[in-house]
Amino acid sequence: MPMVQIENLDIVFGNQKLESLRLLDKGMSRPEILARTGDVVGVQDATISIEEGEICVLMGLSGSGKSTLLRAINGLNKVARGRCLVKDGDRMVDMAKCDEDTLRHMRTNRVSMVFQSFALMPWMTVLENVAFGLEMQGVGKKEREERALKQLKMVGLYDWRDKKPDELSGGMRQRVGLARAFVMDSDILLMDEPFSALDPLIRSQLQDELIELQKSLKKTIVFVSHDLDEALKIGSKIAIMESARIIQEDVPEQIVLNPATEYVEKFVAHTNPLNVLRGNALMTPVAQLGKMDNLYKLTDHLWADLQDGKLESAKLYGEPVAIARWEHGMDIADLPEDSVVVAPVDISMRDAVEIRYQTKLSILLEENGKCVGVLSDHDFYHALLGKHFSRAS
Ligand SMILES: Nc1ncnc2c1ncn2[C@@H]1O[C@H](COP(=O)(O)OP(=O)(O)OP(=O)(O)O)[C@@H](O)[C@H]1O
Repeated sequence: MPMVQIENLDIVFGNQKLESLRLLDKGMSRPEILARTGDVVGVQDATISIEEGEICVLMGLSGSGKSTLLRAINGLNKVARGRCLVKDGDRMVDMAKCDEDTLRHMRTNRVSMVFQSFALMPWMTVLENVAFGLEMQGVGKKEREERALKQLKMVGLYDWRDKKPDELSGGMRQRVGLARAFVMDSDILLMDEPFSALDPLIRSQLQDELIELQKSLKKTIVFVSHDLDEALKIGSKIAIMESARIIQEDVPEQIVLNPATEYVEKFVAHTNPLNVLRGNALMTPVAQLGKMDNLYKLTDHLWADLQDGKLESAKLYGEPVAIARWEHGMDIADLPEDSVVVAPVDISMRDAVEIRYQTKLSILLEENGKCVGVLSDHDFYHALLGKHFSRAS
């Protein structure tokens, strides 16, 4: 059972919803509907399912409907049509239709919202701010302080517990906001551009912290961002929105490799592929290499002897070179210089570039005990210039 299941959801802001829906069904565009009825289509026909433990990033330009869709998940936006189901134990509650008591129950126990400006209470200490939501839930003082302190330790602010928010830097305040969201222990966290007001270094640090925290907390997170690099870094799934619609929903690598439309392609062209692409998407397959008997041409002067897919030896300018093996988690700095490295086919582009930098020679990629491709500089340049998706399409 998914944690969130959104089905054919339409959200319309204005007074002529029925007429606007009718025009939507006739195929009219958002600007046309605005001109005809004065209504703004916030979300159109959104369908998406979010599984437990997933970080789903809603990504798109300003005004594309990300926040509107996010806010539907905790019932903050009135739904014109469709369903917005959220898991509650072993049932699914439709946030668009449930009564006030159910809504309150869902917001207290299941879904928490984290805003961009974390809206900390300036008169309360850091500890009191983190514990505040628990107080609202009726949790006793001792327990709420224990839980709040635990979260403050997790975000590295334990020593700041007695300070007031205005004694903290912006990045620290965001962290307090994170701790306050995590302490609630809701299954689902809705995060609306929580890091966008921060400078790039702190922002990147908090993204790393969120990824680290998520490894142990395993919440279901729906995260709004207008930055594809951020989405690719933290998302296990990305839904790209344009003009109120979800136009592509996929895992990060597929968004980069197969952008569905020109709009997505434009985002992708400006991203850094190092953290996203993997060897299998980058490599030149062995079958496409030049060949003489069992010798395969890796570069003009580097040849590899592959016997039944296994690397037996390699020669550079006719002289034998060392062969090394790299597995995930191994220290790249330990690899010998001037060696041909055999690595798993799902190696990240970042690791592959680092290996290339360290060993100076091509990398062979292996799958099920057989070499299936080679990574040369040309493959890296291809990806860095954003040309990889045109090859895949
Ligand atoms: N409460 C509201 N009343 C009227 N229109 C609204 C309301 N909330 C959002 N909208 C409209 O719905 C559309 C989508 O807005 P939304 O805030 O969801 O976009 P967004 O993708 O989150 O943008 P941003 O990145 O700028 O926050 C916009 O045209 C906006 O003007």
